[in-house]
Amino acid sequence: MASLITTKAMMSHHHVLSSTRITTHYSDNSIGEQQLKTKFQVPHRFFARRIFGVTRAVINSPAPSPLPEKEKLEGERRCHVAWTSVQQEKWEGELTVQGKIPTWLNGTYLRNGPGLWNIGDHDFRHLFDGYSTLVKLQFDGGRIFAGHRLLESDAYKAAKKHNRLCYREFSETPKPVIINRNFKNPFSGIGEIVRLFSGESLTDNANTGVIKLGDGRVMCLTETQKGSILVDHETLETIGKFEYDDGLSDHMIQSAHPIVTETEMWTLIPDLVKPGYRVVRMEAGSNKREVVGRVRCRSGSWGPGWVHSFAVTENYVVIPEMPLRYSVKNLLRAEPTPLYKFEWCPQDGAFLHVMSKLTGEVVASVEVPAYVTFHFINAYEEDENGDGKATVIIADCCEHNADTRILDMLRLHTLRSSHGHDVLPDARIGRFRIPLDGSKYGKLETAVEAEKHGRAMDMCSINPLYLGQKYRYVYACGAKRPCNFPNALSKVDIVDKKVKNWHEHGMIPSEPFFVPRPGATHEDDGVVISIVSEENGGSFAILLDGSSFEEIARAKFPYGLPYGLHAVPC
Ligand SMILES: CC1=C(/C=C/C(C)=C/C=C/C(C)=C/C=C/C=C(C)/C=C/C=O)C(C)(C)CCC1
Ligand SMILES: [Fe+2]
Repeated sequence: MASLITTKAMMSHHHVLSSTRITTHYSDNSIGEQQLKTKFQVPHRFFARRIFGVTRAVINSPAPSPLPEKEKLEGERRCHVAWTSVQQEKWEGELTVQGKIPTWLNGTYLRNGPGLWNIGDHDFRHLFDGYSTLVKLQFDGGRIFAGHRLLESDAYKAAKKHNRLCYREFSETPKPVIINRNFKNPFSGIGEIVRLFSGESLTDNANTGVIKLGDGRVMCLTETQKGSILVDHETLETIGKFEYDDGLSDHMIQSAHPIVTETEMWTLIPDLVKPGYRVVRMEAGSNKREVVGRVRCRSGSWGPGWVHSFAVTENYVVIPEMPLRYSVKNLLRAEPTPLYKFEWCPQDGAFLHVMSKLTGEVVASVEVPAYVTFHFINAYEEDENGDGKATVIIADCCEHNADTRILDMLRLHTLRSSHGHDVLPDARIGRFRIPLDGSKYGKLETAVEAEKHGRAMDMCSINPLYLGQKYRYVYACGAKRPCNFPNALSKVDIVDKKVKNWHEHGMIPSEPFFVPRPGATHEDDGVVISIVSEENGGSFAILLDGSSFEEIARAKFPYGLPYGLHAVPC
């Protein structure tokens, strides 16, 4: 049994796991000594299945060697590995573990994210443009077998074949290529409006989310519907497109973060023509989404609000209508605007809608203060009268203080050139209160003083067993200022308003992903997994104890991995 000490003072330093490495922890709370419990080994819902025998021989494929300086693209030279493209398409091998992986942790952690930001001599502009790169950590009896592989989307295959950008990415539009005087390439010029609205020129580069459906299929996602791609979570091979069998694919856009349980999947399909959202549900094992209901946008703006994610409670779906809205003129523009495909319309109001999962009826639609969020954390129903009837919905999100600058901060040039400068705009945990009594207005408050997590807050996870339920702990990327990007991992106790942070100088950790221990009776009994990109060009997987938030193990990759977005246990 391991025992880890929680730091009591802000900015205290002590050695963890290795005498040669100093880990800085800063924490503003004083929970005291925590015991790491590893004695129960009950199979876990997600991580119970052993993925392969420990006797399997693993031959590490050669690690990517750094490119010769002259071959490096100007844009990437000397920048942090978090913003540097992966140097080869795939790698697989065993990692050496420092510390101890809990014996109950078996199965695959799979992370998706952009990982290649150049093609031919063209450097991409924005973090979200990069080609999807999957990273796996296969936990097996205390060992970690790891790897990465680029997703074989049509966009990536076409780019490789033609050595140029062929589809519209988040901020990039393919340039017209004049093949001869009378013939232009099919992705440019006249007819582009038709191709855009038919979705033909849009990317299928599924670089954002990854989900495991109730029937075991693993799907990578982006916000275009055609960017729904099945993968093999063990080999990381691309299996093929997820073919929806429901006639809803005409709508082109979807939320990048469906909510998945063992029995069903919920997602939102924005309607760009009659501004609104379809709320759809798909049974596990099916490819057919049924429309449960439709929400009309409240604002008079042309486009619906951007919907990267949303939230559910036990009985309701919470649908955000942000003032950051899809803009048809910006969708059609070849050159990116300051807000890319979107526009900021606070004058038209900000709203949240609540739909009954059972009937599809919109039971609440409230105006709230302006907000900017990409990631909802969780939501739940509150019964203030104690009669078993929900009176209020609480919905928490990573909220960027209604400031759209975060989008531009994530431009690669900015990320690469501002390392060490304190230029990251502030963010917080935004808590919405949505009354279910027909009131016109909802509230938006700061759940926990943002200073406690360095005024950064995004890339969140919770104990998945608390989805849609009253909950206490949020794991997310916070910051140790000065920084230009979230550079810490934070555990936020939203009940006691306390925060524990993990930070090491020069490191950029990805989403802290919480995995509950089988048989746990406490919400924070489990581990937190993240992959850290190092300032010196390396990278490692890190495991923190979910309760004490102390490091319990790390395992170094033989090369540097760029920043990645979201993960799933398989
Ligand atoms: C390709 C097109 C689109 C794609 C949209 C995509 C790929 C959106 C991805 C959004 C992501 C990854 C958001 C993540 C946010 C993370 C944050 C704010 C982290 C902050 C750290 O502090 C559309 C725009 C849908 C339309 C046309 C084409
Ligand atoms: Fe996301």
